[in-house]
Amino acid sequence: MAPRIVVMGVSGCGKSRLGAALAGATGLAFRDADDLHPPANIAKMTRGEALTDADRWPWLDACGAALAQGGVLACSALRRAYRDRLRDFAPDLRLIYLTAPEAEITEHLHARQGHFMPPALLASQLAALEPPGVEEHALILRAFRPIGQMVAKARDGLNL
Ligand SMILES: Nc1ncnc2c1ncn2[C@@H]1O[C@H](COP(=O)(O)OP(=O)(O)OP(=O)(O)O)[C@@H](O)[C@H]1O
Ligand SMILES: O=C(O)[C@H](O)[C@@H](O)[C@H](O)[C@H](O)CO
Repeated sequence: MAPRIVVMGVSGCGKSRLGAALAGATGLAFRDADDLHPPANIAKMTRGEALTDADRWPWLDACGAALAQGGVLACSALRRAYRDRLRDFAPDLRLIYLTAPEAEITEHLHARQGHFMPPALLASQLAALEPPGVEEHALILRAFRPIGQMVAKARDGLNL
């Protein structure tokens, strides 16, 4: 079975960028959790409203089903309970957690083109965030470093 890897963190921290690059380098499949939201969730975020737990559970089930097939999933997975829901589908999942100062994430969110997520929702993402506990054995990577270096660290840290 292919490894099951979740790249997690708040909106705009570079999950999709790293996830796609890591999958490309390793030959693993890549899925973006942004593509698994029901249209109502996308509409809500586009309006500038943060999702609730109730909005997220069905989406997390879709994410878990995708992850179960193996490969790399870029998914915010902000709260411990959300990650535990993913573990119901993929008990062996491995986490990469991307971190950066808020100001730097904001800069990247403002520079990003053609994405539904308004930069103003970053505060709610940070409020919801429960960083992984030590027992989750996450590989913590500094976001927005040269992508080749980040992929190398991820491969090294996860033995890929
Ligand atoms: N390592 C990096 N070097 C340079 N730019 C980066 C890097 N990582 C991400 N970016 C840029 O920062 C922006 C946010 O990255 P990305 O869309 O991958 O974040 P995300 O966490 O997937 O966001 P969301 O959860 O909102 O989909 C993009 O414009 C992306 O190109
Ligand atoms: O849990 C959430 O609030 C959402 O999943 C968001 O994190 C978005 O999917 C994404 O990050 C937006 O770009």
